[in-house]
Amino acid sequence: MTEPREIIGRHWQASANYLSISTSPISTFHSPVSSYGHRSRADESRLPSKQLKPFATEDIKILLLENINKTARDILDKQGYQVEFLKGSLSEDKLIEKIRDIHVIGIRSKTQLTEKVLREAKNLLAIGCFCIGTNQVDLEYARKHGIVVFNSPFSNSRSVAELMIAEIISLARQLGDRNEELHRGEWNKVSNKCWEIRGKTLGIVGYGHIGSQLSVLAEAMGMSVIFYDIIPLMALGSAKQVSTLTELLSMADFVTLHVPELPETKNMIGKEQFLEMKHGSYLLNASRGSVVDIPALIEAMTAGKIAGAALDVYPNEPAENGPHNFDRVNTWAKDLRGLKNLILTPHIGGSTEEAQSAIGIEVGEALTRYINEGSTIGSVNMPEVTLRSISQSQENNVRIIFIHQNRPGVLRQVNSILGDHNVDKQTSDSRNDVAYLMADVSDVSFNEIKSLYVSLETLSSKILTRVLY
Ligand SMILES: NC(=O)c1ccc[n+]([C@@H]2O[C@H](COP(=O)([O-])OP(=O)(O)OC[C@H]3O[C@@H](n4cnc5c(N)ncnc54)[C@H](O)[C@@H]3O)[C@@H](O)[C@H]2O)c1
Ligand SMILES: O=C(O)[C@H](O)COP(=O)(O)O
Repeated sequence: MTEPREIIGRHWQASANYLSISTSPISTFHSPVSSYGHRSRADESRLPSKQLKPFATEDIKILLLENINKTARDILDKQGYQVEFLKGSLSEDKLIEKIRDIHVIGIRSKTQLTEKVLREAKNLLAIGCFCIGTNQVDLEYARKHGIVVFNSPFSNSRSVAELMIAEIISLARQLGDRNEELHRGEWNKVSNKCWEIRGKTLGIVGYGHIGSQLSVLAEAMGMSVIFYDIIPLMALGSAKQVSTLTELLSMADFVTLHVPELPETKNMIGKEQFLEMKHGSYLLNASRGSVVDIPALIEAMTAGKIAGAALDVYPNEPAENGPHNFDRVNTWAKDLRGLKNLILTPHIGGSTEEAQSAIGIEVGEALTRYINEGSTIGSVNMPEVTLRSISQSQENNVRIIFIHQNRPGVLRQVNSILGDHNVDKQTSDSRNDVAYLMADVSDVSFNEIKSLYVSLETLSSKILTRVLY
């Protein structure tokens, strides 16, 4: 005899269906025991955790796009979820069609989860961005609709920083051109305008995870490092923070961009900024394609102002690998490709075995913890909330997750619904207009679970109710 494990829903109809589903929980995921700052009571912490599970795990449908690493697929498969894996991204139409049916979607930087797409995502619980950037997701819409978004904030930072070092040397020595010439059979031994990087100044724009890693590596190669950031930050090694972008541009031999995509960073480097850069300097961009005005770069390189550039990201990137795809989506692609000492890479800054495997594990586990236990630790759009695990001895305990509008009186209403039971533990936090409440309630019979769920669903502040048991 098996039993259902979760009631969930934005709509009662959906949850009624889930109620009728049977499952035998597979306990391959080990719940974190009291590992998030809450000291457990001594008696409970010594007991094994009860394996909370959502409704029949085989009914959790997960769509993984953009060739997400096998480490993630293995973690999710082991839980018994239905995992569909696709190598590429999907067009908006196809995405809308697919997203209606699924509970979790895993993406990388390419897939655009706009409001238009998310409006169709009636069953979606969580989004896993298996990358650093989350600019491709409408985080605001997701939060307001109880969809929790996770990412991997620094697992590929080192890979990007190392690529930047390789590119700085390659640009200084015109390696791309020499390589391409000799592939064509042309011997071109030159030293004119080829430089060591020792003693040159690297200007880092955005001194976060990647910028600061790069700072350390560049100093080890004998470079002087300056950086510009909107917040005052501790400079590593002998690096120095400058107070304006203009100051940085006028001092740096190499300018490298590591800012997020934001309205303020759109075309942050354009015609005016190229004029401010040193004659014969170099530009590197591995942040987001919107940060550099590409036609202005083409102009500055054609005029000889900029001696070389390395681009890893573009305003429009193809949905999948293949010949001619780059030219198809970018009108200026042909002009760009014609330039000398220009390194073009297809958004591979974070594409190493180490980074992708680590990201797969980090985001895969965060998604599993959220699906099975309701923990939002690591979320980028919701308050981070967790509770210590329910122990196996607490057989009739249920975990309530109530995502609701953040307004006065809601906690009172929730607690009056839970009030006939013993609320063993409870926590709640808010982010702007949305609040996330978790409560573990003891001695709840199977029939009472349904009535708790239905009562919470009637509250006008409700965004999403989940009951795990
Ligand atoms: N090419 C790739 O494969 C690849 C891989 C990883 C990340 N990225 C991109 O690189 C970006 C940076 O990554 P990170 O992990 O270092 O991010 P981060 O959040 O750790 O650091 C970003 C830094 O930029 C600063 N910043 C924000 N707005 C700014 C502005 N207007 N002017 C100056 N500084 C500003 C922030 O204060 C922060 O210190 C990501 O947002 C992502 O878009 C690309
Ligand atoms: O945001 C990121 O982490 C990078 O841009 C890498 O994105 P990707 O996983 O799509 O290569």
